[in-house]
Amino acid sequence: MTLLRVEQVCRRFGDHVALQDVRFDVHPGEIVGIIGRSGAGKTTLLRCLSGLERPDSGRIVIEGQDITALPERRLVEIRRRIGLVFQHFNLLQSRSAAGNIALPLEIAGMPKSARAARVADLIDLVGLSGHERKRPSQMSGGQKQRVGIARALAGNPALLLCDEATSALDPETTAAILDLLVDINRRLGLTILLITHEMDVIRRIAHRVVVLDHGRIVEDGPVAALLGGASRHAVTRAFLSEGRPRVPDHVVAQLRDVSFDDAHPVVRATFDPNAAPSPVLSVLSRRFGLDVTILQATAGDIARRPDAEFVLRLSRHDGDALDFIRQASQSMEVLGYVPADC
Ligand SMILES: Nc1ncnc2c1ncn2[C@@H]1O[C@H](COP(=O)(O)OP(=O)(O)OP(=O)(O)O)[C@@H](O)[C@H]1O
Repeated sequence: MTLLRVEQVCRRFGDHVALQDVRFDVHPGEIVGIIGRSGAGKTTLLRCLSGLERPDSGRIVIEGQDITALPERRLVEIRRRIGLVFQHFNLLQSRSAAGNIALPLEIAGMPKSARAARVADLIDLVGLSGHERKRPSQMSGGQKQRVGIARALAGNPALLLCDEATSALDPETTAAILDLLVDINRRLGLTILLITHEMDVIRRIAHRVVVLDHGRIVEDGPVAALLGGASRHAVTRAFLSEGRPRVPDHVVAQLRDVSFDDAHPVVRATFDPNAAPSPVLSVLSRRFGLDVTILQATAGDIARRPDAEFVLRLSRHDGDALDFIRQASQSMEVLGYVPADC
C-alpha cells in the first residue's frame, strides 16, 4: 500500500523550472528523507505536498485522494491528515506550550475537556511535562521544536512533513529531536517525510533517501544501500562524503586515479560490527603479505545500525586482496593510488 504517491510533478516559475517530472512513493511507517542543495526545489515540493501550492502538472495522491484535483474547500480536510513541522517552529508567542499545541484542536472544534486530555497526552509524548505553561520566549530551541512536533501531531496526521526541522538547532539538540522523531515513528507507526540539506539527518534516521537536484530526482533508494556505495550521482556522492573519515590532505594531494609502478592503493571500507567478526587486517598481512596502514577511521550510525569505516593504505596492488576486503566489508571502494613514500 502507498500512503503518498507523487506522479510526474512539474512546477515552473516563469521560465524557471523548479520541479521537473518528480515521482516517488512513500509507504506507511517509512521515514523518507528528501535532500538537495539550496535551490534544488525542496521547499517547492513541500509546498505542493502540503497543498499550499498546486503543481502545473502531475498528481499528488495522499491516502488515495488526488490533492491536485481537489477544490480549496476539500483541501482543508486533506491538510488535516498532514502534520507540518517548521525550521523556525512558527509558534504563537502569546500562547503557552499547551496553548500552541491546543490551537489546531480548537480550530477543529474539539470540546474543551477532550482537548485538555489530548494536549496532556501530546505533552507527555514529546517529553515536555513540567513545561506546559511556558511561553516560547521562556523555552529553548529544542523545547520549542518539541511543541512544534506535538502541535503537528495533534490532529492524528497520516503523514508528518518536516521542513529542515533541526537546521536551527545545535548538534546535541538535533540528536535529541531526531531521537524523538524515531520514537514517534516506532510508537505510532507514523510516516515521516523529512526535507533537509544535511546528510547527517538522513544518515541518522531515514530508511530511504530521495536526492533532488535542479528540480529533478537523481537518486531514490534505501539509505543503507546508498551509504554502502550504491549511489551513482555526483550530487549524492558529494552529500555522502560529508561527515565521513577525511582522507588526510597529504594523501589527497598525491592520489592518482590509475595504478602505476610501486603504487599503494588507498581503500575506503565500511564494516558492520554486528556481522560475524573477521580478522581482516591480519589476513591481509598473513595471506597476502601486505602491510596495511590505517589512515583514518570513524565509528558511526547508519539508520540506527552501527558501522565502522576505515581509510586504509595497502603496501602494493593485489587484486585478490582487494576482493577479500570487498567480501569482508559492507562496502568498499578504491579511492586511488599513492606512491610508496606518501
Ligand atoms: N515563488 C517563486 N517565484 C519564483 N521563483 C521561485 C519561487 N519559489 C521558488 N523559486 C525558485 O525555484 C527554485 C527552487 O526553489 P526552492 O525554494 O524550492 O529550493 P530549495 O531546495 O528549498 O532551496 P533552499 O534550501 O535554499 O530553501 C529556486 O531556483 C527558486 O529561486
